[in-house]
Amino acid sequence: MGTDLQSVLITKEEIDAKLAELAAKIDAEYAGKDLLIVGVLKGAVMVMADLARALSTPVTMDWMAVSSYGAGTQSSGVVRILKDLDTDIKGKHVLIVEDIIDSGLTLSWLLSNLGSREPASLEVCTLLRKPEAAKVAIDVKWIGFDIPNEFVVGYGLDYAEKYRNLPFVGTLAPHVYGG
Ligand SMILES: O=P(O)(O)OC[C@H]1O[C@H](OP(=O)(O)OP(=O)(O)O)[C@H](O)[C@@H]1O
Ligand code: HPA
Ligand SMILES: [Mg+2]
Repeated sequence: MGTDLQSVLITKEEIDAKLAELAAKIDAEYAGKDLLIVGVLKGAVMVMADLARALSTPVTMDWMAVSSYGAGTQSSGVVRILKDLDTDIKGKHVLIVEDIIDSGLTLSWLLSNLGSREPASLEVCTLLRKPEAAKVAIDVKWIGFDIPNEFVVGYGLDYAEKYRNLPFVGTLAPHVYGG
């Protein structure tokens, strides 16, 4: 595992099983509707790719890039749009796909930003959530795993842009980020 990782928190098999479970619920919810899934770059790339393939419902996909973490392990609270959606979401059923809800600041900002564009519906699916880290309350319809308040990497999640390609979610050894 190398010395930078402390432990494996969620295995690839656990992620696959959870995404299959979530996909079945999402299929049921959007049966007969046109669904646009919006991935939040870059962290949500893996979840989007695997969740989309687990869905039976035909979807269209779009991406938004926002960043609030920079190279650190704490949210700056300032959300910047690095890339906006390519499509107009007015009247569409939109599902935001996230890798993690930590402080909730990114998603809270995204929900009000996308909500103001008058979608037919707007929901959220996240692989991970840290309940103890929440700074704002957010209504999230689909959650994969609630995890402890520790900095995690892998499966899309980075520390200073590294570790995104790990197939599992792990915790980072404190010495890596000076903790
Ligand atoms: O709930 P919050 O405290 O706001 O944290 C969650 C957000 O932080 C991460 O993105 P980041 O800004 O690191 O960009 P990245 O996806 O490109 O890594 C993650 O992918 C979420 O979008
Ligand atoms: O725990 C985390 N790890 C990586 N990126 C993150 N962005 C918010 N929380 C995290
Ligand atoms: Mg990040």
